[in-house]
Order: sequence, then C-alpha cells, then structure tokens
Amino acid sequence: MVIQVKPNSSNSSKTMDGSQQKVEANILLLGAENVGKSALTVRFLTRRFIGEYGDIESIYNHSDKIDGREISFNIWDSLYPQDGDSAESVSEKQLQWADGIVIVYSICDRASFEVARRQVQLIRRAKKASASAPVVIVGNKRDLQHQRAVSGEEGRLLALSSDCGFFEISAAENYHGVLLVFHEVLELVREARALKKGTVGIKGIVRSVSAVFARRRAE
Ligand SMILES: Nc1nc2c(ncn2[C@@H]2O[C@H](COP(=O)(O)OP(=O)(O)OP(=O)(O)O)[C@@H](O)[C@H]2O)c(=O)[nH]1
Repeated sequence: MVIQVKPNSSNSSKTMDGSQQKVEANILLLGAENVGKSALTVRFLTRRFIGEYGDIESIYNHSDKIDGREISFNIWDSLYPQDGDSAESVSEKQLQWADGIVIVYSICDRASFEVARRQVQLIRRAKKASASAPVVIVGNKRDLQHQRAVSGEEGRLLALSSDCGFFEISAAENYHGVLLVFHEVLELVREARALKKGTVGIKGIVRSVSAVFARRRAE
C-alpha cells in the first residue's frame, strides 16, 4: 500500500492515437468514528477484512481496470474529529481535494447516521463548486441486523433528498458490496466531469436537474 498526499490532479488524458489513458479520481471517505471507513478502504484495496485498523488518517493509491480503462483511485480515509464537533468534520481542504465523497454510517449506531446527515448538509451548503461533488451514502455493518438502529428506508430517504447514491453493505462479510460503492462513486465522478465539459448524456442531465431540486429540499 502506498501512502501519499496528492493535490487534486484528477484527470483523464489521451494517447497519441486518441484513445483514453489512465483516469484519476480522488475519493474522500467521511463519517463518524468506528463506522468502518478503514474497513471499507482496506476491503477495496486488498479484498480482505482484517478486523482492527487503528486510528491512522491516510491517503492510499490504488489502480484498477474498469470497463477496460485504467483507473487510479486516491482514497482519503479521514478521521472524525475527537471533540465530535460536526461543523469541523468536513474541511475546505478535503472538499477541494475530493472528486467524489463516500459518507459512511453504521446501521447499528443512530448517532453515526445523524453525523452522516450533517456532513451531507455541510457539503451541499459549501459555497464553492465542491458543493456539487457526487456523494454516495453507505450504511455499513449490515451483518449486525439484530443490532439495527437505522432502517434501510431512512438511509434511502436521506440519499434521495440530497441527491446521493445509497448502499447498505457489510465490509466484514462481503467484498462485492464495497466494490459496488467505489464503482458507483467513480461513475458519478465521470458524469460530473462530463457535465462540466458539456459532453453529458441524458442520464447526467436528469441527475443534475434532480440535484438542484434535492439541494433546495435539503436547505
Ligand atoms: N460487524 C461488523 N463490524 C465491522 C464492519 N466494518 C467494520 N467493522 C468493525 O468496526 C470497527 C471500526 O472499524 P474501522 O474501519 O476502524 O472504523 P473507522 O470508521 O475507520 O473508525 P475511526 O478510525 O475511528 O474513524 C472495527 O472493530 C471493525 O472490525 C462490518 O461491516 N461489520
């Protein structure tokens, strides 16, 4: 695993014959303590669940081939501030860096769901272009059904009302769900870039119109 900090250099470049080269995407993981941000990251990077992860804030680089195209992910596994001040839990630096954001909560921990809600609001209310960064909300620890404190419906509603993607997964039990999360956020990042370049298809237009209304509802 390579730990590195990079500026926001997300791009895709072209070879001499016009074919697409490596695509780079900066993905920021947010969420309260103990919800499984590191577990998700490590699952994606190594396909393994190792149980304990420590309190290290890192940016990992990981290359993958998706639909025949080389993708370079930079994944920032953030730490929730110790004092628990949610207003401080999403920094300007993080928002400027991120092309796409994954907000994780635990389905067994209602307080972590409220942190996720607050973080979505903070992102959507940010003044700059970062306010429109694609967000995927993830309810983790789905294997702990008997301790469930947040229904799937609540998670889906939060995502719908703030124009975010949504998944419920278990990083402990399943690699596939984690893979879907990262693929979805990458897909949303690609759409957002196409929208900026004016090369967006109908799917992207529908998403961006609904984003405007969703943002109004969230305010
Ligand atoms: N049962 C279960 N436990 C999980 C799952 N994902 C993570 N955990 C456990 O939850 C605890 C916290 O996981 P981390 O990945 O360290 O959580 P984090 O959000 O990175 O925590 P901080 O570093 O404090 O921000 C660990 O004991 C993990 O083993 C899951 O899907 N199911």
